[in-house]
Amino acid sequence: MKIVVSVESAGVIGEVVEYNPTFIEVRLDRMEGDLLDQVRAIREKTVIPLIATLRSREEGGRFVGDADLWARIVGPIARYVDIVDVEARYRDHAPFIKSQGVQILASLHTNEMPTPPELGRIEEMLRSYGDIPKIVVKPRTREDLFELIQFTHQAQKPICTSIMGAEFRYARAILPLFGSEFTFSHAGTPTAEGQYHIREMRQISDLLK
Ligand SMILES: O=C1C[C@@](O)(C(=O)O)C[C@@H](O)[C@@H]1O
Repeated sequence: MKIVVSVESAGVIGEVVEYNPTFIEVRLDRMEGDLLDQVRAIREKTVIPLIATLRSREEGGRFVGDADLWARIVGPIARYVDIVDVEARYRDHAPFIKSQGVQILASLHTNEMPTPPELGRIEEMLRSYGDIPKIVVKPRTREDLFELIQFTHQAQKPICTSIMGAEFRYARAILPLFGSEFTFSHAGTPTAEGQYHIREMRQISDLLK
């Protein structure tokens, strides 16, 4: 199970690395001060692969700005990370970001539960500009969750699927068992409702092996 730990400051890296995450996600939209300096500082502190995410307010984050501003912020940071999360609304800038030598995690977050055909269309759209599609949805019922698990199992790989909210938080440990590339966790400050601490997710992962 590839465990991503989301962080919002360079100060927690020393604590985070002890849990040996597969990736560290740097949530740029939740950070203060000079973002480039902080990403450089994180890069100097660890060799663990980094994901840079500047999450829009529309998709659950705190960034408020147009796609050009998003690119001006993320562009200089890309060379210091391994993967950049690019929401569909910013996809026009994906070629420029990719030219920095990183993989694109093409993401879409919705408070809805798309039907299986809709999930397939979202996947196709995300793959049109990204290396790994990430689809985060909000199941309302166990049947919704069954459909998401089946979609994940049957989808082309790599793919990342996850859920919003606390009701079905256990799906964060189940979806990777059916092919989701990553599961996201926290190291003290959740960046989304329902996240487990990386210590917990590591324990779950070890128990489910
Ligand atoms: O897209 C995701 C998933 C996430 O929202 C979660 O639900 O754990 C956490 C975000 O930091 C990350 O960019």
